[in-house]
Amino acid sequence: MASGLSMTFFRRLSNVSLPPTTLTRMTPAGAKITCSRSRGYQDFPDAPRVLITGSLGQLGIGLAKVMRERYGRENVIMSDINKPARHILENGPFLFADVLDLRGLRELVVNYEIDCLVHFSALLSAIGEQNIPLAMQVNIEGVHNVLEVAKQFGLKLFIPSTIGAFGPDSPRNPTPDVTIQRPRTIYGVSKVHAELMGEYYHHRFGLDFRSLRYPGVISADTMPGGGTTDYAQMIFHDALTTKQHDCYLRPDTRLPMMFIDDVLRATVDFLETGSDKLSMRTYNVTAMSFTPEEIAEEVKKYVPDLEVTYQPDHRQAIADQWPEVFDDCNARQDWGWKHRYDLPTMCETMMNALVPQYNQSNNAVDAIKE
Ligand SMILES: NC(=O)c1ccc[n+]([C@@H]2O[C@H](COP(=O)([O-])OP(=O)(O)OC[C@H]3O[C@@H](n4cnc5c(N)ncnc54)[C@H](O)[C@@H]3O)[C@@H](O)[C@H]2O)c1
Ligand SMILES: C[C@@H](O)[C@H](N)C(=O)O
Repeated sequence: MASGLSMTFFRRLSNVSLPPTTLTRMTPAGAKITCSRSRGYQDFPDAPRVLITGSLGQLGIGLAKVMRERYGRENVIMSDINKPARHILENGPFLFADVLDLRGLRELVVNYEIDCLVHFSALLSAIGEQNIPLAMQVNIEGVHNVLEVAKQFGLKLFIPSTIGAFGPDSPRNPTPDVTIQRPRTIYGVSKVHAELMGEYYHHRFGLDFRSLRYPGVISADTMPGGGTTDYAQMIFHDALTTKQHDCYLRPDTRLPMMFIDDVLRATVDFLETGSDKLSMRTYNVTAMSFTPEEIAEEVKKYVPDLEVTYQPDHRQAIADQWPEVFDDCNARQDWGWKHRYDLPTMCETMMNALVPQYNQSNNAVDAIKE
């Protein structure tokens, strides 16, 4: 499997070792960012400087943490259009960056000597349907901008895709990497667009574009941003506060899911894999598939008197078009993808993380089963 600090993040062209260099920049807010990088590689440093767009969402904060542990705190720059919490500012560099501002992105990439762009900015499936023009701007124009910047400055570019990139005409159990993709949400359409544009730039211009189709992501430290799979995280919070979860999907709605630690590890491992190992540029990845009924049963092992009611809303129609089970055999074969969390271990980890948080705020249910 492609992982570990010693992995070659970028293609090694020569063994010429140059002295480390230090770069100091002032952020617009006046904070000083000092980055040092080893010059062991001719084309790229072995500690790449990474810019994450949309990094204040469910995935970006965790990815910045994982990447900073591997590449150095100052080499991973978080960015977003939102104001970060104080602890984010204390943990490493953060900059304002609107992905709709092409010139601003160019400036950032040049001024901070960025090598790799992780493009997380997006409007998710449910929220995208509520503001289609904005979703088109962020999810399509934003992608055009990062593609142009990555091409112009020779960056490695990662844009995640999703199970939502498939639609009612796709095989749903299992859903392979290459099959019919006719999604019917603006989110899905924009993600197919990103996959195809990224692959086009790869074939046409040699851009090192990579994409993983993530399933629904479940995390303990961050909240989901308005997707169709959010219920699978909210059920834990409801169980530990009101013991009552009102699910907006039918009890038998099966969807692919992944715990955030697996998502982040998959992302970094994939980015570190040598191009020679990749038979494609966009891969399905998954860990588990479950229904609301099945996760409720698992959560009840910790909160036995949890009550779950079902009131399907507009998100049911979206979920009904998505894969039930993802086939990620190519990721497993090409670059050694292997999940660590299944439904029981994910639930146990969520409970272990959330119970102390709610206990601190005196909000946990009183009877959590040992
Ligand atoms: N979370 C999931 O379950 C999931 C699953 C599949 C794929 N993905 C993909 O992973 C990526 C990250 O997802 P997430 O869950 O962290 O999303 P999120 O909704 O939690 O966060 C998205 C971030 O993008 C930012 N943003 C919006 N407009 C912007 C703009 N104009 N410029 C810069 N930033 C802007 C928002 O402020 C927000 O912080 C997305 O591309 C998403 O499609 C997520
Ligand atoms: C699946 C994923 O893309 C996101 N969680 C959504 O539901 O929109």
